[in-house]
Amino acid sequence: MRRTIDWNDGAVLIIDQCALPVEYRTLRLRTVGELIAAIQRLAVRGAPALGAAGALGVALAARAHGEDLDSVRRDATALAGARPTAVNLSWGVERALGKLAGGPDAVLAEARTILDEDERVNRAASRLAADEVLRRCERRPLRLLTHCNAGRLATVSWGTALGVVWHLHEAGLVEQVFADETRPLLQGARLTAWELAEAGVPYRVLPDSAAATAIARGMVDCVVVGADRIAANSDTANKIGTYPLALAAAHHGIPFFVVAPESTVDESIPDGAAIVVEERDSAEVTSFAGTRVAPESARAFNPAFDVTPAALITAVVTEKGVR
Ligand SMILES: CSC[C@@H](O)[C@@H](O)C(=O)COP(=O)(O)O
Repeated sequence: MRRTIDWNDGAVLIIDQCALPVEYRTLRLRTVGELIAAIQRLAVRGAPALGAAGALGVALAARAHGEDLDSVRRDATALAGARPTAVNLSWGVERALGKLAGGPDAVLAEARTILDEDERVNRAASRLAADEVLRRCERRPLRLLTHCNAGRLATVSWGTALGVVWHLHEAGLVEQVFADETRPLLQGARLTAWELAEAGVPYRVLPDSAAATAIARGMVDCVVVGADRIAANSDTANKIGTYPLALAAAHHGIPFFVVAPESTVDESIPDGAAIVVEERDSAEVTSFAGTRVAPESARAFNPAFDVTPAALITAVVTEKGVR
């Protein structure tokens, strides 16, 4: 399957990201309920992929409910609320809902347009970001550090932060990518490492807690990450652990880049203080690979995202340019 998420014969088809890298399998989601469950357990994840999921979910709802538009809107509200931080999810839902008056076929056509646009805008944003990396980093070939997964699995295809790596790798300019493992759900160790291996890019996985040490030792030329929501002032929400990377990068004087499609920019909020950060189940922290590692009484603090202040970001790059 070339795309992470697609429409196939009346259903939403996804690569099951909970199974990777042990098993590559696809899932057919036939109802909005199945899609919401897949979003919440992160079988489909990453802000741009969630935008596509939101739009395709409205297409499912429109087909299921026909002329009962209130039921379609109820499903759309549930979809948009499935995860609160990535603005792309509600953006995709709203775009598809905007075509509701045209009937189910018009809604599906809009969802398909979003899928087609995704690769184009992410290629463009990551091309511009790669140029910015080359402008601001002297060393060749480059050693880049990334966090979570902002690759093709986080988008319909291609990727954002990893899209930068693909462009630079095509030009023979990547020495190595450091992939933070990304506690607690290991999107870096499981998904980014899988993508880098598939693409033949040299990489090392490191614990999130080793990233500042790698930067301090001069092993990293720049940090490149994706985003879940970018406020009007460019404060940026991304996977928990991004903010400490920005602090370490600033302290040691290396550039810190955020790469995202324009659909991740939320001009309606002035700054990061207004971003709602999803809190997830304690068990994700108190267990590891299904085995409890903390005492039964342990409760966890498990925010899924953090907010990096704009002052710590060298450049936020979208398909429209550097913000
Ligand atoms: C191009 S993806 C950008 C972000 O969505 C990504 O970095 C991220 O934080 C994903 O978090 P996740 O919880 O795995 O959905």
